[in-house]
Amino acid sequence: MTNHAIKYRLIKKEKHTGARLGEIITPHGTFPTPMFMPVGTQATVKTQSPEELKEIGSGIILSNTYHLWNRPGDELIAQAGGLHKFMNWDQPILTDSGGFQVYSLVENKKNITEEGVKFKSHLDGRALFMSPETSIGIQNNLGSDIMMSFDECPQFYQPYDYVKNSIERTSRWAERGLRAHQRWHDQGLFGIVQGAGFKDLREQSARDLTSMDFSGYSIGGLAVGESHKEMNAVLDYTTVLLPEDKPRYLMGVGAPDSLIDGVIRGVDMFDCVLPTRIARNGTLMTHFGRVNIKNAKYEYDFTTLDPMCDCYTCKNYTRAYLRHLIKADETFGLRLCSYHNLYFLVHLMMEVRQAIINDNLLEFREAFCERYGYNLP
Ligand SMILES: CNc1nc2cc3nc[nH]c(=O)c3cc2[nH]1
Ligand SMILES: [Zn+2]
Repeated sequence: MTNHAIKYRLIKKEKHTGARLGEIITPHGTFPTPMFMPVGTQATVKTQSPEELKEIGSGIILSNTYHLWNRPGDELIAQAGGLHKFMNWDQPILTDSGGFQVYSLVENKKNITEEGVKFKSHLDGRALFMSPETSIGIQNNLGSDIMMSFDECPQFYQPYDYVKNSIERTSRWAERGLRAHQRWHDQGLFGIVQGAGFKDLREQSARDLTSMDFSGYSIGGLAVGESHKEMNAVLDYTTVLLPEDKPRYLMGVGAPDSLIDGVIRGVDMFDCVLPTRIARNGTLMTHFGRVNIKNAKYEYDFTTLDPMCDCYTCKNYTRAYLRHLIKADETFGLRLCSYHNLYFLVHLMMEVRQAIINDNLLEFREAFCERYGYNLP
């Protein structure tokens, strides 16, 4: 049995759902779960400083192995003392394995072999190769607290036979990565469950991966274009297959309703570029639904963006000012809008954790979704 660098502590189960309150202990600190992780693809959460991220309450951030390997290079970051030092972030960091990124860069399927994946850099077209071993080595160089296994994320509607072959190779790749990992004493490693929307393949993938002693388990292959209903259906039968004493991480999920529905089905960790990506376009999440701040109706609106939000943006600026900045393509507007959207999701998870303590998560979901404007099934 490995003495894992990261540990999950289950604090309380919510009485009426599969939701759970916990905490994850890492070498760079402990964070409560359920937790939303801001995405810092290229060693920065776009427009936000580490101090602002801490003010927001971000307990952990995500960075991308593929991007940092490509530029500035994992060796450079290792020489800088690792990713924490390089980006001046002294709290937990999770890195994705690169699997998800490289698949969008592969020119044709024959470049995906048992050994690994051949593809061309999105920056300069040079030939690259990634395998379970190279992905682990890069993440060891980055020094992230939580690493991901190298996997294939099949499209949700791929044929059964393709997905079956893919998950079996992903399990073999996971084992190779587990063997190649050199730093169990200070870096955790998650296995990623695949299987698209096929229950038996999700069960097979979960059986394979939970037979290996990973530090935690990700649910991959979702948030790739399937419906909210289909995602929930997969979660209904997948999270229950994962060990209760280890973290469960749903990759790529960040819409408010999906976060709440994932928590209800036993998920502890989430990440998504959504909040910062849509913020840069002036699309803001508020307790009363989305606000597209560029809309003319906000031109003379001197009220706060979200009266139920106590973030820096909502306490100090008006909708008219935010609209002006975004229309004028002012960087400060990108910062204020990104700050609010991140604050909104991180604080949504704080409210969800409180609802787990109060055993009223379903009532919270109903009230939140009603006010936000979601049509609940
Ligand atoms: C934005 N949606 C999304 N981001 C993802 C990242 C992933 N990484 C590794 N493996 C995955 O299956 C995977 C799925 C994902 N879906
Ligand atoms: Zn706000």
